Amino acid sequence: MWRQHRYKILLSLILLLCGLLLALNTGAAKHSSEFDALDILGEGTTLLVACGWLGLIISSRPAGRVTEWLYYGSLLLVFSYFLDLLDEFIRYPEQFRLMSWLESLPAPVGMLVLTYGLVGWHREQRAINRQLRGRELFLRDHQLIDPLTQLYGADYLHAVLQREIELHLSQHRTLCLLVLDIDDFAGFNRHHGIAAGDTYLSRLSELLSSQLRHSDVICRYAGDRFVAVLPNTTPQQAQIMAQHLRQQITQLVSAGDAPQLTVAGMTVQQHSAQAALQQTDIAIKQAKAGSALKLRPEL
Ligand SMILES: Nc1nc2c(ncn2[C@@H]2O[C@H](COP(=O)(O)OP(=O)(O)OP(=O)(O)O)[C@@H](O)[C@H]2O)c(=O)[nH]1
Repeated sequence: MWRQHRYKILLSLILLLCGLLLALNTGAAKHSSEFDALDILGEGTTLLVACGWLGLIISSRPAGRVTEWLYYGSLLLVFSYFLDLLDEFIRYPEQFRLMSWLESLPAPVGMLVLTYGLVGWHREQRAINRQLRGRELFLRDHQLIDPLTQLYGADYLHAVLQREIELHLSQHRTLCLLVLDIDDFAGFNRHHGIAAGDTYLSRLSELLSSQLRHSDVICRYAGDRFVAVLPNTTPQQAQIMAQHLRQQITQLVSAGDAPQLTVAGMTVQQHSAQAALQQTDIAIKQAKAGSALKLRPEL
């Protein structure tokens, strides 16, 4: 955070230095008997608090218009309070009014600028809250996570796929899906028991989540079927990803007496999630009719 605000920090230091040099050039040091401890304490504390505001703004805010208003408003306050404090140690000639202007004017202007920044911050926060609330409702609406595999379930897949389809259609980009279905999982359950089947499902899910990109969404579409949504992905890229998954799954399968998987890929050409998901059923059936782990050429 501090790095992106380094020019502002430099500017602040230059401004304060200019104020100090101007004060030293135009005024004369007061005798210590003229110091007013209470004034120094009050004005010093105010200056420290205003400097604290500057620090907080820099350390917590990203660069942007609202941050600029907040920062420069606070800087004007700091400048004003700084000169106010110097005033306790330096006496200026009576006829020299500039210092008293510089002491008093920046504070109200700074207050106005800071207030404008705070209004912007308030608006910004409301927009963020709206977005977060929308996302939270979205997540709550869809019984999201499957407890066994910790993957998103079918409802979420449907919702996310619909959103991606609309997005990709409007941006003329390519959206692909990978469908993975365990072969004869019923037989595996019969031979090894449901618990072994559950273990396999969760190991497979971990593998799938770890092998896909951050932008991809992998869901447990049905008991032994998974669908990966691959945004902004060309069929060629999806093909490579499918091959990669295929290798990883082969290792998992050969490590133990685990069932094979069929992988089918498809480019989404449908305008609705429902139609696209129906197509995944056809794609996986066709892939199963061929050899296991074979990708459909329609990708
Ligand atoms: N262990 C376990 N088994 C499950 C779970 N969910 C579904 N299954 C089993 O998965 C099997 C799916 O059966 P089918 O749809 O016939 O699929 P399949 O046996 O893999 O046959 P094909 O897909 O045609 O190769 C059923 O026996 C379900 O009981 C689960 O959470 N845990």
